[in-house]
Amino acid sequence: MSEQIKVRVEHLTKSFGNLLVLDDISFDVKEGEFLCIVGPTGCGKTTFLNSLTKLYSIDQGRITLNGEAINPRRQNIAYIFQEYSTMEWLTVEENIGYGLRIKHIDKAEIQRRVQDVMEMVGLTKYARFYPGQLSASMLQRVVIARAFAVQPELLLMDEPYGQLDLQLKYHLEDELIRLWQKTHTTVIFITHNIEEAVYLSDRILVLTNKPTKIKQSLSNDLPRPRKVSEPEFIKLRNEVTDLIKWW
Ligand SMILES: Nc1ncnc2c1ncn2[C@@H]1O[C@H](COP(=O)(O)OP(=O)(O)OP(=O)(O)O)[C@@H](O)[C@H]1O
Repeated sequence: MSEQIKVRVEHLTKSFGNLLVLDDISFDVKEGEFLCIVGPTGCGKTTFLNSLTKLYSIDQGRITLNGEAINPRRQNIAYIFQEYSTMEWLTVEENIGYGLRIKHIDKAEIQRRVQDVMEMVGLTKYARFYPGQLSASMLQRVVIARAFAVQPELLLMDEPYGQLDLQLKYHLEDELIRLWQKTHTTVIFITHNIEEAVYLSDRILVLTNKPTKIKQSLSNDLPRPRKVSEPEFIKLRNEVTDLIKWW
């Protein structure tokens, strides 16, 4: 991870009518950092992501990416949400190349990047398959491959594995970490799952209940690959859990 600031959130404030959701939130994300955000149900995690992506206008504050006001139309930002968002009428390779085609990237370059990323996630054999022919785990791989294919400046993930069974979730988390380590992408990952946050992150932001502030920022220097049964892992997991108990 570099020391350079990739994303800067300053005094972010957002309400819906009289309901103050995000209350003067400020933090930075460093280039190449894997930041997890955990918080109670309804505290505004999705509202925060929607503010980043400009789906929602914000009441006050400023969010920058590489020092410029964040703007998904001009900057290269990728998203992975809980719902599978593959396009049924396109093959696996067409799905993965979709984001590159809309950016009008050269055909040979698209092919190269799509091949590379399919190889990284083990999809090469399925290049010509359609989503309807794939298992849940394969579909998730298509989604993640498509996000990494655009070589995003910032990858936003909102509970992407919330609905999956545990074994598959562990598997996809390991795959995500491998891709992240290879590409040095900056990631903001939102989750309810404390263990998942400790497993994945370089740092964890714990949010309070509404009106939402940052309760604590914990850095996570546990060596990778991590083991959920190691004492240091359990210690950090308990530390985050204790912060949550006081809500
Ligand atoms: N478009 C909207 N209009 C009005 N209120 C909204 C809107 N979107 C969200 N809210 C309210 O803002 C608060 C935060 O919602 P948000 O979905 O961001 O929380 P969350 O932390 O992502 O929730 P969860 O943990 O359930 O995913 C909630 O009280 C919600 O009812």
